[in-house]
Amino acid sequence: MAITREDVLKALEAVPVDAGGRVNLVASGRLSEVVVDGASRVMFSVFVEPSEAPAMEQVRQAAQNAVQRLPGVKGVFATLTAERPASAGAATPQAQAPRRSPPGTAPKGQQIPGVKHIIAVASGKGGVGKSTTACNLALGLKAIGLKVGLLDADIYGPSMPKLLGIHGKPKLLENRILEPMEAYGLKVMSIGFLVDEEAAMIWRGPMVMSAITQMLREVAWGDLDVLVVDMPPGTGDAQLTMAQATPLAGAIIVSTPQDLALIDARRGVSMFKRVEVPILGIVENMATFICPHCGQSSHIFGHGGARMEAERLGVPFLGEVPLTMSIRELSDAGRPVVAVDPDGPHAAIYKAMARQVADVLMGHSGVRPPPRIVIE
Ligand SMILES: Nc1ncnc2c1ncn2[C@@H]1O[C@H](COP(=O)(O)OP(=O)(O)OP(=O)(O)O)[C@@H](O)[C@H]1O
Repeated sequence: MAITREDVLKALEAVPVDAGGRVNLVASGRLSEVVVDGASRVMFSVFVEPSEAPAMEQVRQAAQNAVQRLPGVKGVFATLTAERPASAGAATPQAQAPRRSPPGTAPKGQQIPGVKHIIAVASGKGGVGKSTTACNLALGLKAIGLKVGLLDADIYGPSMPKLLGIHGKPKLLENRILEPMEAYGLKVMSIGFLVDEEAAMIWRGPMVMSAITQMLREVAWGDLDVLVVDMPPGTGDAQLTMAQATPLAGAIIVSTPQDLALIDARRGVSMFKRVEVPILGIVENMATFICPHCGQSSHIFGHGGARMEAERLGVPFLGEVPLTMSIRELSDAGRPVVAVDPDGPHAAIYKAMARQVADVLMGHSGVRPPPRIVIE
């Protein structure tokens, strides 16, 4: 029999949150929405004040075990979160009032040990090629000699497993730490490895944040020069909170040349400025269409708009990527162009972008050049 939300709430009513066992998790007002997906997997968060997190870990575990024991449950994803939305505790009438920091005042996320720089690749709207850019830019950074990780935080449409042709699940190491997957020399983590897309789509804001925080901090990234984060598209609350909670060294905005996309890109720039994250630059994607038959170029969506917008906003312009069949075909086949055609014209564009970004991050000196082989 399929598991229902009511079954889960009943099981959670048996989990106490205080030492005396007088208050249960459901009655405590600390429980988020409970989501049960079509594959009988259950997801929920437990709200805590940041200082309570170590003590409340026991409660999280007890809650997870209680739900896991229910017949028919195929998996449980229970997290602690310090982010309390306006609707928190919908399961209980006695929920406490939400506590949110006004934008720009929340503490910046803590650094991740071993990771030198974290950069976000973002877009004002979906479908502009943000993930394709993030993936090839990460490979470009690797090609210039850096140790690079890629975090797919696009929880509503994780695309890195497909773009990099990664199958399987990450290994769970000790203390609930996940081992990142590897592809083309990049360390990669994506929510797409852990849950199916449908489940992620129905997550509420705090669950999204909590999952992203886990992917950022509970993954054995090791020593990295740069961690590239593929952000969820848009400039809403979720993106703002993420930009605020992640210790970002800078952000890259991807746009297509259409006016509407550029208006959204401008919103992206101002969102990062609001949370004091420097803009490393704007990328114009799908700028020029190169005909696969005759090689002629046409500016289907206009041309040069992102460069002008970057100038207007006083932020760097990182380059333009043409709309080509080969980029799309290779991406769809899990063979990113920078990895499979490293000396081709498209890889050259992404590598030039990577160099500009690395120069800013490392102040022109920190980039290790690739080894030179001299034949005498
Ligand atoms: N320069 C390009 N030339 C041809 N196709 C491209 C190019 N850039 C991206 N694409 C294709 O456009 C589609 C959308 O790209 P991508 O998934 O990278 O966008 P996105 O902005 O991350 O989208 P979402 O908002 O859905 O996450 C994909 O099919 C991709 O292969």
